[in-house]
Amino acid sequence: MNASSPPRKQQIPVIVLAGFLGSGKTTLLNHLLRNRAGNRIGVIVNDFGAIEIDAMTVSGQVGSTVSLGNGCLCCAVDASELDTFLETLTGPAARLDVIVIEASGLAEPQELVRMILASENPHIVYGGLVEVVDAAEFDATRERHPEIDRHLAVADLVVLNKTDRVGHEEQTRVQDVIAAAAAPGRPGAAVIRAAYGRIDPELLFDPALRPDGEEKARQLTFEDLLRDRSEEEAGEGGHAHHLHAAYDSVSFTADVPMNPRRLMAFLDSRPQGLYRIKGFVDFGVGDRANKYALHAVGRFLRFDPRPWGRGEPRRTQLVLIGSGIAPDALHKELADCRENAAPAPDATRDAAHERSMWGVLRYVQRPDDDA
Ligand SMILES: Nc1nc2c(ncn2[C@@H]2O[C@H](COP(=O)(O)OP(=O)(O)OP(=O)(O)O)[C@@H](O)[C@H]2O)c(=O)[nH]1
Repeated sequence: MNASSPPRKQQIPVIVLAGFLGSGKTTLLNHLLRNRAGNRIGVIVNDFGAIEIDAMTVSGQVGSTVSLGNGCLCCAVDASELDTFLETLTGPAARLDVIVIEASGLAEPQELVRMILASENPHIVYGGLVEVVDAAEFDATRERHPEIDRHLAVADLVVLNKTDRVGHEEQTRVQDVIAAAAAPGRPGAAVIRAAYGRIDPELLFDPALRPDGEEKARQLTFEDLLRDRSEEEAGEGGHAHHLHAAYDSVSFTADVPMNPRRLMAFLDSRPQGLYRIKGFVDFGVGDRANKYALHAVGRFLRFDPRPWGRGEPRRTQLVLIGSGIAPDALHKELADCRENAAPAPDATRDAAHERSMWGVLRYVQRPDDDA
């Protein structure tokens, strides 16, 4: 993999929404559809019955073709069926910004993730695995389905749902069990508590900038992100406003490039409460041609290299959102990831810089990547 290979066209993130029967997946999906902040969301579900079709921007265009109807997606022997749906949803007419696939209650989400990663559809990019957990039924579900531990071990973000039904202490106990289910050597998934699936949609996708119907640049500018935050702080954020109340955010800007090794060390050890990171990174001589869009949901992390615009200032701009995080300390840690001095550009150094990008490039998904 070469740091200077050309970046891909914009791809649509595909998020897998998993969770056992009755945990609240559909409720969460409906919440996302109602609070989609101008985004066009495509969904693939087993059963359309409970989905609020009116809230779906794409219902008219793709019709029932997104419904699997005939049962469990993950039971399909090969990926061909999934690919057919993804093809419909990624067609130019649908103009989607994000696709959410609801894994059926008993399906193995890993299998679905593997199918997405193996998909030959060039328009999609895997966007992370979100597992919904019923806080009130956690022990009972786990007794009946011990495989839930396996799901929790691979989830990027766990939504601890139905917190209205259990007390704070019990929530914390369940959260500890979830953390303990992490695969050896891997940090536990980020856990976010919710009632009726009401998570901040921004944890999964960015609000759209354009009025509906127009083409938009999917990635927000740093100024937009800052404006969003300050509007919320001023109490003008509308519906999504109180969803943010429980979160801290850190805004970071640097005019000197980031050191790839140090930034990766920071990201690899990021705290569990950090649900979301977004923005752009300038790796300087690590890759002079591209800025790296950074997208993290829970422990899921992806870099997406894109060419710098003509005359665009080389700058790193990041927003981190989480709860129980120490914003000042995180800001300082990020500041410590900056390059100390601009090195002289000679051939040996270039090779060394390319090597230092390997840690970053592990998180760049290529169309030919497999699971
Ligand atoms: N009290 C309470 N009930 C909830 C919450 N979230 C969902 N429910 C209810 O739980 C039931 C199941 O929710 P669904 O969203 O249908 O769950 P699901 O995971 O999609 O279920 P399946 O499609 O059967 O796998 C519904 O009656 C919801 O209204 C919550 O946070 N608190």
